[in-house]
Amino acid sequence: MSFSKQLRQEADSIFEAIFAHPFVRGIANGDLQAEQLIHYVKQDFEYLNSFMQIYGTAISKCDNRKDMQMFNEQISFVLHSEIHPHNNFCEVAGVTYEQLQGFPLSPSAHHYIRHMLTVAQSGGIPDILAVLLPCPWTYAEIGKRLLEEVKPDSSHPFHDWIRFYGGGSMGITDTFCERLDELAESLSEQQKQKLTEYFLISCHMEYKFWDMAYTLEDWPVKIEAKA
Ligand SMILES: Cc1ncc(C[n+]2csc(CCO)c2C)c(N)n1
Repeated sequence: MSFSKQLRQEADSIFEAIFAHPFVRGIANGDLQAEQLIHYVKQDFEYLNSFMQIYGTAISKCDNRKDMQMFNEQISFVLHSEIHPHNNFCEVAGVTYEQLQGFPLSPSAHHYIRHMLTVAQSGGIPDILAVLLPCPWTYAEIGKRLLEEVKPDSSHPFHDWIRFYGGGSMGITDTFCERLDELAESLSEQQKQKLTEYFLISCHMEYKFWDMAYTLEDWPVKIEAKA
């Protein structure tokens, strides 16, 4: 079995928990509160900024043009395309996208971003692929499942979101898996164990990100801004 298939198998219970999460079920049923959508977009806007910066760190560690191009294309994708699902949530919540930008991170978004940053700064390309993979992989599978289950028409509030993630093929997930599998051939069992740990923590953090948005997670004590 390929290394990426092993990763998917080890994470299966986390993937199932994500599919069953009330926020994901809320996308399927068109049933989420405006505050939950707003909290998600505020946090995800910041998450995507960090994600692009991590791609930049990845590029600084590449030893060939093909890998540089792969990461560079993803920066463009996040900049220009990932705004569509965010706009869908903003329209349903009745707010503009610009109103939701520049907010501080909540605990789970903070934890997830710091996990990716630490691995990206200390590791090499295999480490970075392993820590980033759950992001495209869980969304591609959520999208595919919701598209098959809901078959949303244009009257469904989250029609655009479901089509965006479910409509494409596995795209970047397959590309990352193929590259990781190639690189994993020359890694020791101990190194692969470390990559597995990075991957599983990111899968857990994908779950926590949905949960953060659903429960409007915030820091336990509010610090008022000084006048
Ligand atoms: C918490 C969180 N996880 C995954 C995505 C989805 N996503 C973000 S960037 C990207 C493309 C990777 O190159 C994909 C699929 C998200 N928006 N927020």
